[in-house]
Parts: sequence; C-alpha cells; structure tokens
Amino acid sequence: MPLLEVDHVSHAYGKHAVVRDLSFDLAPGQIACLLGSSGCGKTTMLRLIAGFEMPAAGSIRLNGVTIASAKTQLPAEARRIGMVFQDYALFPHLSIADNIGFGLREQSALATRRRIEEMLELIGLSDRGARYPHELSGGQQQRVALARALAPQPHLLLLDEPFSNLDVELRERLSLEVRDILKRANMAAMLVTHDQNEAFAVADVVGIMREGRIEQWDTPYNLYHRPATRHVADFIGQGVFLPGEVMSRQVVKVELGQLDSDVPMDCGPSCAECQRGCRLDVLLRPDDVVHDDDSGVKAEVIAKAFRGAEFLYTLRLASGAQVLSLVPSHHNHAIGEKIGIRLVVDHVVTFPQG
Ligand SMILES: Nc1ncnc2c1ncn2[C@@H]1O[C@H](COP(=O)(O)OP(=O)(O)OP(=O)(O)O)[C@@H](O)[C@H]1O
Repeated sequence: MPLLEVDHVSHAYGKHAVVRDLSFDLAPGQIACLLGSSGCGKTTMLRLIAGFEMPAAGSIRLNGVTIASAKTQLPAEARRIGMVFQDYALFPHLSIADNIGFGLREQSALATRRRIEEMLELIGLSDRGARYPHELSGGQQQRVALARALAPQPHLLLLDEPFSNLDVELRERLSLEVRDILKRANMAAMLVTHDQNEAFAVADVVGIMREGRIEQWDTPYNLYHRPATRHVADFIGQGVFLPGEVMSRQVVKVELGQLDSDVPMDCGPSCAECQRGCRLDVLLRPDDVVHDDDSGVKAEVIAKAFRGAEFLYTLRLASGAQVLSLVPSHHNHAIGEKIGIRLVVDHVVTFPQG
C-alpha cells in the first residue's frame, strides 16, 4: 500500500486555480520532489498535504486513512507529518538539544533524552547539543531543523525549499547529507524546490509541475533521458531541438546523421501509421554530440563555456542550426574554428515539430 496517495486534488485561492487535478503516490521510505518554476503551485500542494489548506476536490490519504478531501479535514497537528522550512525556524532561546526535543514533551524525560541523543548522532552533531542556534552554521542549523522534525517519528516529512538560504556549494553538499539522513531513518519525504540539482540530488522520484499540474512524475534519469513533453525537455538540463525526417517508425534522420530509436516515433496527431518523409524535432543533449577529429561532419565553434573538466561548446552546423556539445577541456578550440563531431545518442527523444 502506498504511504501517501494524492488523488485528483484541486485547489483554488478565490477564482485562481492553483492546483489542478493532481494525482501521485509515495511509497514508504521514498523521497519525492515537486519541481517547477515560481508560482506553479508546489508550496500549495505541500500545504494541502500538511493540512494548512483544504482541497476543493479530490482526496489525500496517509497510510490508507483519508486526511483531506472536500468534506474531511484532519487537523494538521493530528496528521503526524513533520515540516522543514527554508528559514530553519529554530527557537533561538533554546539549546540545540531542546530544539530537537521540542515536539517530544509528552514522552518521559529519559525517552526524550535518548531520542535527542539519537537524532544528534544521526545528523552528526553529537557534541553540539548544549550550543544555541546562532553558534551553528547555516548548514548545521538546517540539519538541526531536520532532526527536530524527525524526532517525533512522523509518518512523512515535508521540506519546503530547505536549502534556498544556503550558498550553492553548501546546498549541494547538504542535499546529499539530507538524503543520506532520510534514507538511514527510512523516512518518506516530499520536497519542493525550483532547483533541479537539488531535486536530482535528494529525490528518488520527481514531479515536474507546471501551472498547477504534474507534466511528468518519474525518476531523474527518465526526466533527463525520456522527457514526456517538450516543456519537461526544456526545463530539465540543456539541449536543442533539431529538425528530423522520419525514415521508418524506428529511424529518424537529422543533419548530423541517422538515429535508431528503441521506441516508435509519433510525428503528430494526424500520423496514425508513420510514412517516410514526416518531420519532427529531435532532442539533442550536450552529451549526445561528441567531438571526434576523424568525423567528416564539421561544425563551427560559436561560443564556449569553461566548466573545469569540460567545455560546453555551442556549435553551428552547415544549415545554420546550432547544437551544444560537452567536450573534455583539454580540447581547447577557438571561436570560429571548425571541429569534427558525431552523434552518440542512447535514447532518441522526438516531439511533433513546434
Ligand atoms: N494564501 C494565498 N492566497 C492567494 N493566492 C495565493 C496564496 N498562496 C499562494 N497564492 C498564489 O498561488 C500561486 C501558487 O503559489 P505557490 O506558493 O503554491 O507556488 P510555488 O510553486 O510554491 O511558488 P514559489 O516557488 O515561488 O514558492 C501563486 O500565483 C501565488 O501567488
């Protein structure tokens, strides 16, 4: 049985529909993320699960029990759902240990002390229990916020942009640490963010939200390699769309060569049984375009960005179309130079021409 079931949930603020017919499940111990640009309804969905908003339609079940629908609304404090916010929200006048123990006041003093010690160990701050929040770094404070939310053993943890107050380097490291802590605690969690790296670092499964709907609910790998829509393909990672000509249901030709797809290609709604000659767009990621001096296909370097181990080259093809290519940075070519390239595409992704 799924731990969390969100079933056709909708919500509006006045007449403004913000969450539209959303459905997804979360398994025990699974970490999911809602990813989308600002205003797409991510936080509202989190607030519906937490119990701070009531759905206009649909239902939310936790462990098989309906906690929210248009008719039922279990109070937030009765849901056993923990929350971690972007501003940590630690109590400044309480020690780290007392912050973590805040939600445990109904337990005996001994049980509370043991649980605090366990949580301090889980977040790697066993020696800081007597300190106060202002004596800790931002990353450490966020770990304490996580420990405080985990201490009462919630069924589910919700994290609202938990790393957005931290600098990029720390954000990346803490994302991995948080994933590790959640996995060790076998805690199911749902994160919302607009940062793709964060989503990919923390989550097992990611829902791409747009205007209150989920466009694709999938693993980070599939979102990148098998985007279901043009919007997802654009939103996740980098890439370009190159016009292609369908040679058969499984083969498409682009300017750089012929590609074999392991899935049949649909050229558009009118194309029931694809005929040779239909046209569509092929998604090419920078890692699909490989630099090869021996290749007969040449492209002109029109821009380059140094990434340390690699250059990201923007290349112009003979037709004028542009592609991106990730090239090991010891291949340092000048702008205007022509370099050999070839395609190495594992998954051919095509869309009707836009
Ligand atoms: N309490 C509210 N009353 C009225 N409108 C609201 C309220 N909360 C959010 N909204 C609106 O609903 C829409 C979705 O907001 P929400 O906070 O869910 O988006 P989000 O995807 O989390 O965005 P962000 O990444 O900027 O936090 C926005 O247009 C926002 O202005």
